[in-house]
Amino acid sequence: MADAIQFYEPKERYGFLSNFSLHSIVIDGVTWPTVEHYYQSSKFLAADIIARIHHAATPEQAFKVSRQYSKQVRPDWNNIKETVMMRGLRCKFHQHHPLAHWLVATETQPIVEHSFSDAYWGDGGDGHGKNRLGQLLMALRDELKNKHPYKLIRYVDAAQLPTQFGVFTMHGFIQSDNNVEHLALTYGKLDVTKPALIRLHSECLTGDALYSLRCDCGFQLQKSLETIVSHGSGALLYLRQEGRGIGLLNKIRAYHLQDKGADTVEANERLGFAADMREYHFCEGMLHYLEIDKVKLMTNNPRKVQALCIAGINVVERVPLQEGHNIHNENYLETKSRKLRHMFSKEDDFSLS
Ligand SMILES: Nc1nc(O)c(N)c(N[C@@H]2O[C@H](COP(=O)(O)O)[C@@H](O)[C@H]2O)n1
Ligand SMILES: [Zn+2]
Repeated sequence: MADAIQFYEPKERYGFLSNFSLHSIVIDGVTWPTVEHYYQSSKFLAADIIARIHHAATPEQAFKVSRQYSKQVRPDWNNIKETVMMRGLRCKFHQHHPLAHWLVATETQPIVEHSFSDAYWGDGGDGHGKNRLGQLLMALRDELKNKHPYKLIRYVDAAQLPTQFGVFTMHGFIQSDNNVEHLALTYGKLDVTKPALIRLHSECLTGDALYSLRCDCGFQLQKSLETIVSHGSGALLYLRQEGRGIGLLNKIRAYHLQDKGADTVEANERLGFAADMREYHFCEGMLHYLEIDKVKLMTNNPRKVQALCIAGINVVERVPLQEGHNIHNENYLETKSRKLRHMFSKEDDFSLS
């Protein structure tokens, strides 16, 4: 098969697909170090054998211990092993969101466990094997890809992004309903038990990259990255929503109208757009990938707070982000406050509880 994904060793590119990958799973309240520990233990009924495999130091050890008791495998094992395997896989990919998104990102590529020693779960090395593990993984992929939130975005790839503030990891996504590319920059180790410090930053080329004083975006971007680094961890979702969703060239048209006296809302409306055309539903998919479900959100924009609440994200705190006010953007910011309800003072704030 030309474009098949072949996996075997956990350390290889698609190693996350291996049952030996170091991703623990919880099943019926019991934590298993890997799927392999769970699968091998499930072959037996004797508690002492199960315990020996459960506490094996590595998945390789779990496999070896299991082989020592091959004569004591439960008599119905062949009838239940596929159900056991699928249960272990479902737990692994549901309990480790990035793995599920990586699996869905393989799209329609065939998945093959390239194992010379296993012609049942693997391909037997030369393709004569049944590849049942690959088949189950493809079946699980089909289950996930049509489910929320996997339908919202497609994870593409990630890379290191050294910046003047610190080294971030840059994660690339494609929004499923319009093919727009978006980024998430993460810093440090996100503790899933605590609210993550995050920023939803809408792309503003003029502010973010051209040092514009007409708005506060570039100042907010810098402050957000600095704050995340000094906090020790966090995420900035960089959303390709230039011009409050109308695009760069229409933003220039809007600026031209503002040069002639319109405010930022009037300008959008004279061009035939709503005051704010942005959507945020896909952010749920990005945050799901990052395993973030409760946040301290750096923003002055009530619509961003509302969007995350609608997406089921627990916004435990709004962190004001009032940066870069100057004579060139004071009318713009005043209009955002008056017409778009941006919160620039403590009185504007509201209880999120
Ligand atoms: N349409 C439009 N008209 C203007 O006058 C603008 N300054 C912008 N800027 C865009 O607004 C977004 C940032 O606003 P928030 O603070 O996130 O609400 C960003 O998309 C800029 O390009 N747009
Ligand atoms: Zn801007």
